[in-house]
Amino acid sequence: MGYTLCVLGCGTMGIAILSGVLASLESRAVQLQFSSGPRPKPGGAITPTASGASTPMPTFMKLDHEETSLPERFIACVNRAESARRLKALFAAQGELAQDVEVVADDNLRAVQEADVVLLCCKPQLAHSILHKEGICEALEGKLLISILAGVTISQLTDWVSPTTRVIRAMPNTPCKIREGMTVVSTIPADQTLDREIVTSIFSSLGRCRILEEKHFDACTALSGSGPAFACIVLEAMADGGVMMGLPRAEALELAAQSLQGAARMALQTGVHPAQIKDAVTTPGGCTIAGLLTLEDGRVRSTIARAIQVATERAAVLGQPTERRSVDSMTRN
Ligand SMILES: NC(=O)C1=CN([C@@H]2O[C@H](COP(=O)(O)OP(=O)(O)OC[C@H]3O[C@@H](n4cnc5c(N)ncnc54)[C@H](OP(=O)(O)O)[C@@H]3O)[C@@H](O)[C@H]2O)C=CC1
Ligand SMILES: O=C(O)[C@@H]1CCC=N1
Repeated sequence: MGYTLCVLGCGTMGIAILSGVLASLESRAVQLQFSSGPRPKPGGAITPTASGASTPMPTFMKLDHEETSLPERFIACVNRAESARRLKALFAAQGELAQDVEVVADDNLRAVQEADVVLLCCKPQLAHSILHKEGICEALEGKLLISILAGVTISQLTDWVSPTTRVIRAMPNTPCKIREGMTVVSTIPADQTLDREIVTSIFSSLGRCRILEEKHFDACTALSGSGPAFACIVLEAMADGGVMMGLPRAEALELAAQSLQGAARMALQTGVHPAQIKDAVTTPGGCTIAGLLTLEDGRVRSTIARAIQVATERAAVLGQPTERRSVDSMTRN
């Protein structure tokens, strides 16, 4: 039996994660359907062949704990009825599995009670009040709570829930929606084997997933959490340059996006340093060096690096008491 996953606060990121998980489960189901090779014995990762040799297990076959580390029922919680209507329509238009997602507005308690794993995806400033609603703390007892909130620490979350609730932080980004995400997960205690499988199977199905100590989370929030927004500024600016020089807008965007994607993939797949990739493009006396010098005149490197610094500093205060008070006062007016 798989587990029930509740997305508590299913907005931009909740939708991105849920859509990616559902797409991944659907493609896994298709792979299983078309697989004709031998199945592993229960609990065994290696399948002995008739000759006695061992063959590596294909990735779609069952891992230890897989029965319990995959979600099979989904509940998405929002605040407003209007958001619930929009979410239902969105999931209805996705694949077969998405149509079974239960969308609830203003009924967090029932959703948390029925869930085994809760993915907290609300705004950082709202977490305290959502977790303090009557019955929520009890409903979370003995369960796994995964928080993707910027700035809210494990220590804060642990104080707000029962001592038996296991809290893990994750910092994903919006490309999880198309399974090209980058997620950082906080270190998981060695005895929480099943929790580790649950968390890594969710986020590695949505792109890359890396485990890092919580002390790095504000920097990760700025670099990969906010990263898609920063990358889109570069993307838009490059496309604008193309448009300025007469290219049609759609083609300018395509050329810019594919060039950024190609360069990023070269760095990731080959491990070659970005400076080497840049130098290989730069013909002496050519047009690339002319453009690069203009970028350097505009201090583009330090501006981008400082943006990560400032965003990290800002991430660190999100969800802290002063921030919560300012949201309370905004919602009162
Ligand atoms: N956006 C991003 O790129 C990233 C965001 N994050 C983190 O993810 C979290 C969510 O961000 P994002 O998805 O952008 O935010 P959104 O505003 O898009 O989503 C928040 C969701 O919470 C719901 N909500 C509000 N109040 C309640 C409540 N009382 N009970 C249940 N649900 C409620 C909202 O419902 P309704 O619409 O009805 O109000 C909405 O669906 C934040 O903590 C952020 O720090 C992390 C990484 C990247
Ligand atoms: O801007 C924010 O606060 C959130 C966290 C990372 C991306 N978006």
